[in-house]
Amino acid sequence: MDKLQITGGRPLRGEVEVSGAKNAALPCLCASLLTADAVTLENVPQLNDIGTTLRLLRQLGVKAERAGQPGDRVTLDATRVESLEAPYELVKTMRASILVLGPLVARFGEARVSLPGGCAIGQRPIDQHIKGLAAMGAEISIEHGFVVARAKRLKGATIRTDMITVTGTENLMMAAVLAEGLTVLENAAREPEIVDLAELLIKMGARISGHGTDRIVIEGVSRLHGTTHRVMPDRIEAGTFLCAVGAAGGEIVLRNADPASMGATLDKLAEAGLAIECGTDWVQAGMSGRPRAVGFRTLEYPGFATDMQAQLMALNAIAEGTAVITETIFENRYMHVQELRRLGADIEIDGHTAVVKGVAGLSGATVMATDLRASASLVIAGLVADGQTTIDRIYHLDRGYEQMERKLLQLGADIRRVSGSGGQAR
Ligand SMILES: CC(=O)N[C@H]1[C@@H](OP(=O)(O)OP(=O)(O)OC[C@H]2O[C@@H](n3ccc(=O)[nH]c3=O)[C@H](O)[C@@H]2O)O[C@H](CO)[C@@H](O)[C@@H]1O
Ligand SMILES: C=C(OP(=O)(O)O)C(=O)O
Repeated sequence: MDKLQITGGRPLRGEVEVSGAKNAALPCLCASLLTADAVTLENVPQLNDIGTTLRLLRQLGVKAERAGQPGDRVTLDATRVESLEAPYELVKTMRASILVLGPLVARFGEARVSLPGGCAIGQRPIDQHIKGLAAMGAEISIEHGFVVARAKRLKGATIRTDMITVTGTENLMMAAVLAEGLTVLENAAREPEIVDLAELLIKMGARISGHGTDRIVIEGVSRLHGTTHRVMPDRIEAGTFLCAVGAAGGEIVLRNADPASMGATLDKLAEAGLAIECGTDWVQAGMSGRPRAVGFRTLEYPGFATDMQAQLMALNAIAEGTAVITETIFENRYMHVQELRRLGADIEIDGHTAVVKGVAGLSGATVMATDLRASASLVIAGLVADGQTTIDRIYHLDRGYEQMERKLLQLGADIRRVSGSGGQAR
């Protein structure tokens, strides 16, 4: 298993390219199942989760090829789908595999997807995906660990989910585009990645309005066609680099960014003392001295993203003052706290709330990554900590960050990947 070794204390300076968004690319890849024509996606990041999705789609019979420089273009051809089953081996490594459920049942009338189960950050049930498909006329059963959905043709329906769910909204939107009649998704998620997916579907011939609001209206069509779509920039990766410069100091410019989708993060970082300037596709951020502590609650978009909670906590760990953080989306998303404490952070947890008393400095140690954003918070802490920090189990990081250590090296960090097999830097 690979590890990261970081020697902290260097400010970050320079420019870095933001990659395409993991959480937009995943549903867009699955949307290719909705048509027999070729769909080409650009700005697809090279991540383990993308590799897993491509493996899953190929297993279903989709032809998927990467091209372009640096391989960020993926062409998908779902003319000959031979299997309607997403197996446990793939679903267990990536919960987003559930996103094939809606497209498969909509186009082929049947899907079998292994139940994803819980993960480190929470239980993460899929009851709302199931409830929505059932409202559209699908017969749903749980058989041998699989959710099985069958419907000759889905029928439009008005669906109000019990809570706001991102992949739930995406699954139901993809199901509804080929359903008969009108579907209204009430209490829909408003995340920018939903808008990105809706824009792809519209280019494929879908009739969708209201995406980006909590009421999405979809008029089903009988077939969709191929298209080309550029995946939006990753707002969470971009926010992670901003937290890194906020903690380590220095000045960086993010290229190929989408600041319009980053409002809550940019506001909080400005409150913490970063000097931030934005254009349409770039963000410049500088920090000198210690950041100020900033409290926040995680919320659905346009609130502060749960996927940024761990990274802003790492910044708070070395800030001046005390920050109160409340996680409202997932019940167990504080796994990074005990590892940050190993680096000297002063953090107390009480239920969903974390109280972070900023300390003047952290000290390097060996820590373990427990999930994707927890890993990113440890990288940020390692960039500030005195001496060497070794982060174990960074396969979590590789799920969602494209070449993070190369990008940080480019910004002047002292960081290297050590491969599990023999201690070689890569
Ligand atoms: C691939 C992807 O896009 N992942 C993102 C997506 O995950 P994901 O779509 O899985 O997260 P949801 O928005 O569905 O989850 C929100 C909350 O609703 C609950 N819930 C959800 C569905 C359901 O059927 N029943 C239910 O109880 C979840 O357990 C959670 O507590 O949104 C999360 C919240 O912004 C992000 O952290 C993830 O990075
Ligand atoms: C939780 C995340 O992803 P996933 O939903 O794929 O687990 C994330 O991107 O932070």
